[in-house]
Amino acid sequence: MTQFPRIGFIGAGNMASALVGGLLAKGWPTTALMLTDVSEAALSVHAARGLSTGTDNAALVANVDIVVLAVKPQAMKAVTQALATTAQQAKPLFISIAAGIPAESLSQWLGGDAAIVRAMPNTPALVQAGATGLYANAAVSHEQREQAEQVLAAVGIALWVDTEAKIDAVTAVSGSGPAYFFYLMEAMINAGVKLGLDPQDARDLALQTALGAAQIAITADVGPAELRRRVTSPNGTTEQAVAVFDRAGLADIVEQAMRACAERGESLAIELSH
Ligand SMILES: NC(=O)C1=CN([C@@H]2O[C@H](COP(=O)(O)OP(=O)(O)OC[C@H]3O[C@@H](n4cnc5c(N)ncnc54)[C@H](OP(=O)(O)O)[C@@H]3O)[C@@H](O)[C@H]2O)C=CC1
Ligand SMILES: O=C(O)[C@@H]1CCC=N1
Repeated sequence: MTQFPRIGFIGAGNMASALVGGLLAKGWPTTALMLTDVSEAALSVHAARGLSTGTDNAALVANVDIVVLAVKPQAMKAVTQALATTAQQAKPLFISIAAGIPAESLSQWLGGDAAIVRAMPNTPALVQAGATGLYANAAVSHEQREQAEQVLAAVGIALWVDTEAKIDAVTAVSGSGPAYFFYLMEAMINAGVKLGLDPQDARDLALQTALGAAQIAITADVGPAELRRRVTSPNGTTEQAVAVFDRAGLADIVEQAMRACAERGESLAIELSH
C-alpha cells in the first residue's frame, strides 16, 4: 500500500474542507491532496495552502488513488455520470460521503462495477475528533478497504457497518450529530445569558462543559447514565433540571429527531437513486 494514497476531493465545501484540514494537520502531504469544485471561492482557501485545485473532475479522477465524492446528494448523479469514461479507465476507489445515495446507483452512474465505499464522516474530522461509519460494496478490494479506513481513521474513529442501511443510522448518530450538540450549546448559552451571565462567560462555561463532559464520558469506565448520577445530588440542583427534561420527554424527542434524520437518508435514496 502507498504510504499516503493520493486523494482527490470532488466538491470542496464544508465536509471536504473538514476532512482536508484534518488530514493536513495529521501530516498528510499536500502533494497527495487535490480538490475540484465549480466554485473558485471554495477552492481558493485550499489553493492558498499549497494544494492542487481545479475545475476538471475527470482530470482529478485520472490522477488519484481515491476519489472522495463530496458534492450534495442532489448533484451526485450528474457529477458521477460525467465521470463514467474516466472511471472505467482509471478504476480508482470512490468514497462517497453523500447522505442517502446508494452504492449501487453510484456504481451504475460511474459505468458499472465501480469500487465504492460509502462513508458517513462528520465535521469534527477537522480537529481529528471525527466519527465515521464505512460500508464497502463487493467491488472494493481488501487493499482499498484498508486505504479507506486509513484515510478516515487519520481524522478520528472509523468503523465498518455490515449493511448499507446502517449508514442511515450512522448519519442519525454521528453524521448529523454535531449539529445536535451545537443546538444544545446555543440553547445553554442563551439560557445562561437570560440567567444574568455575560454572553462571553456563558459561552466559555457552556463550551468548556461540553468538552469536559465528552472527555470524561470517553475515558470513564462507567457509562453516561452513571456519570449523570454522579452530578445529580439527591434533592439538589441538577435533579430539578433533569426533572424538567423528563417532563418534556427530551429522550423521546431525541429519538424522534434521530428517526427523522435516518428516514431522510432513506427518502433521499428513493428520490435520487434513479
Ligand atoms: N456537512 C456535513 O457535516 C456533512 C456532509 N456530508 C455529505 O457531504 C456532502 C457535501 O456536503 P457539504 O460539504 O456540507 O456541502 P457543500 O455545499 O458545502 O459542498 C459541496 C461543494 O460541491 C460543489 N459542487 C457542486 N457541483 C459540483 C461539481 N459538478 N463539481 C465539483 N464540485 C461541485 C458545491 O459548489 P456550489 O455550492 O457552488 O454548488 C460546493 O462547493 C453531501 O453529500 C453531504 O450529504 C456527510 C457528512 C457530514
Ligand atoms: O445534513 C445533511 O444532509 C448532511 C449529512 C450529514 C450531515 N450533514
